[in-house]
Amino acid sequence: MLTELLSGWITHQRWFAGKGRPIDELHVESDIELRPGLRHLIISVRQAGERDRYQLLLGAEGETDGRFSHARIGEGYYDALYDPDLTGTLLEAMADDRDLGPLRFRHLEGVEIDTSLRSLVLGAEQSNTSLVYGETYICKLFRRLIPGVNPELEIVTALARHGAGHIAQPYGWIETDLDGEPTTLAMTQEFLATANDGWALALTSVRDLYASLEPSASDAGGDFSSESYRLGVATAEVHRELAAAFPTGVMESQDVKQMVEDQRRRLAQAITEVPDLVEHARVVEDAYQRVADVVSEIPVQRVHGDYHLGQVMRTTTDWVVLDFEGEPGQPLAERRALSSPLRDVAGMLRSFDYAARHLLADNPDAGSLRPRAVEWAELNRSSFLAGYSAGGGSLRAEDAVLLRALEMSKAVYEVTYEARNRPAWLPIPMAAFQAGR
Ligand SMILES: Nc1ncnc2c1ncn2[C@@H]1O[C@H](COP(=O)(O)OP(=O)(O)O)[C@@H](O)[C@H]1O
Ligand SMILES: O=P(O)(O)O[C@H]1O[C@H](CO)[C@@H](O[C@H]2O[C@H](CO)[C@@H](O)[C@H](O)[C@H]2O)[C@H](O)[C@H]1O
Repeated sequence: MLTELLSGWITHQRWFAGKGRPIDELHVESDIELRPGLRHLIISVRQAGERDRYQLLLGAEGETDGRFSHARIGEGYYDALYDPDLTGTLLEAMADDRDLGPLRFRHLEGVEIDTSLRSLVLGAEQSNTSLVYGETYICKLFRRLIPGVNPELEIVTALARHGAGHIAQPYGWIETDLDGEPTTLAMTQEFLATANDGWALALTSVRDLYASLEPSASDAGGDFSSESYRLGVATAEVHRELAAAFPTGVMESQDVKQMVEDQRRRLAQAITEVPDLVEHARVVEDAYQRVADVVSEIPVQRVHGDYHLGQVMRTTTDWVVLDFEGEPGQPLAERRALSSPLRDVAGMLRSFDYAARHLLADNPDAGSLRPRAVEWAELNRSSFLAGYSAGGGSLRAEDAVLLRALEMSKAVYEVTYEARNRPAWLPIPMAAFQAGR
């Protein structure tokens, strides 16, 4: 039976969020034929009293001669995202604005979609699955479905309508209604075929510095600081465009205090998950208390929300920002809430620290290289901030208190993220709390 096959298969998928817990019940909530041999399924999975929904494209093995054995779900079925003969249907349906049962396929007004392109599943699959069509489009299918419009789609379509730069052009999306709310199932954007992601570029620079005999980070071959500066400029421009495309506001003193309370609660929660964090609680608390004491108002707007070097790509001409989805795992309302743009600035500052330190983790020369790591991080952090100011980003002297607290808050988030996902990397955010990093 299909539901039994799916129960056995889903627990082995990287994007399945409920690993390690038995499935109490799985049923197919929606089953729509997109074309002969291709069905779109939304399945509901109940585990320990909680329910999650996932989507998949189901192919019928029929005449496929075992070509999709690597994507097999079970007797008679496979994951059709791996079948380029079938995935063209998604592009065609978006290009035609088709309604197929409860599924709505849409494209952005004024764009043309080339429906002849064939797809490949992008290797870097994580919590979602992306298809790259030719070298032109990337279509990201959200695997675990959260009712509501995905913030990434909401933001890039609004920015594109305002003619903003620094984003990958959106082309189309797929949606349906879940719990009465329009819900994004997938979105298609320009694929930046020749771009490199910021994390990879930064690591190349850090490696060059470690290998170099030059005495300082700015003299070594792979200096990254001019890129950090340009990234700062681009970040300020994206913030300005977000402020123009969405409402803005001011967080008043009462709400600032509430925000500080929320951060304290998050810290306490993180300590229950990672008890070693308690050693640094004082430092974090002090940073939060300073905000409560001296910050009375904070300008707020829509922001990226999970800004780091892996979310920015360098094309031949400039930096492009991806993945405006906020922190994964946070409720949608929180990810869409107005916030200080300094939150993104703090996220990127943390990322420079990550890039500098992560190569030290299993390096026998770590001790002697640490000062170079600190130097690299400081140089690139300050270049980024200089670029952010030069690009028109607001960075007043009094913002230092808020920026410090936001960096501490991000590091607390990273501690739980690493403990859950990559325990070997836990020392990286832990180092953020030490004086004289
Ligand atoms: N528009 C794009 N052009 C080229 N590569 C992209 C694009 N969007 C995403 N990628 C690649 O896919 C990776 C993961 O994308 P992302 O949207 O961050 O997925 P996730 O939400 O699963 O983290 C990125 O680091 C980048 O390498
Ligand atoms: O990219 P995602 O939206 O999935 O973000 C999550 O995963 C990130 C790691 O891939 C994580 O980022 C942390 O590690 C990065 C290096 O891999 C580093 O550049 C970031 O500064 C650091 O926060 C991110 O926090 C998490 O939400």
